[in-house]
Amino acid sequence: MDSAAVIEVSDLRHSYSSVEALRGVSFSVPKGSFFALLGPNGAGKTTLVHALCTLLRPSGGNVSVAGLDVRRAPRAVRRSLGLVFQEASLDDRLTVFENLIFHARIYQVPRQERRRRAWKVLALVELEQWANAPVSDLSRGMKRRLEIGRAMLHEPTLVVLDEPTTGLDVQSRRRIWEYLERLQKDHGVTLLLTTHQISEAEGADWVAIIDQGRLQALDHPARLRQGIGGKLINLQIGDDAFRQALSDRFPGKCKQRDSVIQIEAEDPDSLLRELVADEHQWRMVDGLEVVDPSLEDVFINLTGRELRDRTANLSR
Ligand SMILES: Nc1ncnc2c1ncn2[C@@H]1O[C@H](COP(=O)(O)OP(=O)(O)OP(=O)(O)O)[C@@H](O)[C@H]1O
Repeated sequence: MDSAAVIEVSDLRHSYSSVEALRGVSFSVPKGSFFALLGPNGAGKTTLVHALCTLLRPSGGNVSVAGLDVRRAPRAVRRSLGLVFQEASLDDRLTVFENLIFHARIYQVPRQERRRRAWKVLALVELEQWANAPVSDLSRGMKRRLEIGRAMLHEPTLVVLDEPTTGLDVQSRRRIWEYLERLQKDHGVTLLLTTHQISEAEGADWVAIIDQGRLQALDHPARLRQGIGGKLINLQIGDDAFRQALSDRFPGKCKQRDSVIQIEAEDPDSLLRELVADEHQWRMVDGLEVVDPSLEDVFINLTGRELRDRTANLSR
């Protein structure tokens, strides 16, 4: 095993009867990094995370966490992990503080340490004033913060978050991101996050793109974007023949959706100058934008499909 890796996944496979959810996935997560697993619904992210967390016994392949094999040492693996899942998992009848103490007991945090650690994580996620409130009084975003704090109680080296911001408003999401950033930068915690939201993966150190149970790419987000090369020019053109002519002119560099054609251009300026110079062609262009490739574009490039629905909103 790579000694600097916290997670090693090798040829991981899993089937649910006839559904092949993971078809041989391999990667490693460097210690202290923020690693995002990006993929659409049904890509296999939750299955992978469950295998990592020992909640599921994979059909094949190997997974180790902090040097421990998940099959041979499941208890030790669980102790080295902090988990935050999509579904809320707090006890609504207990207070915020009681929830933390309960978790600390389950994770065998020494009795004399429990209260100190509970206050420490409450400070981390800025919920000290809520310590004695029943969890049912908290907003959704506050509950999620509490779950993140709770995941840190037993001082894990790795925190795994499965779509942690699902269902939260923009402001709550932003705060969650601040805390996660703090965990990584100030506490040296390795973060493994699954998401189908491009914006959440853009800030990661490493992005693994997963689709249909296979790893499609793994790199730094900037390098994934650079792989597309240059800029993307989106042209809204109602005339089918003109769109087709452009598509024929740039084979392998164009994608079409409805009346929008997207061209990958190493040198966008010269193409635009040429378009503007030809008055007849220019009149047929109803909208234009030049954008940097995003991880969404990387995903489309790799899979031929969109990660989420997009509506073209171009202006000329
Ligand atoms: N318990 C199950 N029984 C049968 N099929 C399952 C089960 N759990 C997941 N699947 C299937 O396995 C595939 C991968 O699902 P998984 O939940 O791992 O994907 P995901 O990327 O986490 O998606 P989501 O974001 O929707 O949770 C999908 O085709 C899904 O329908």
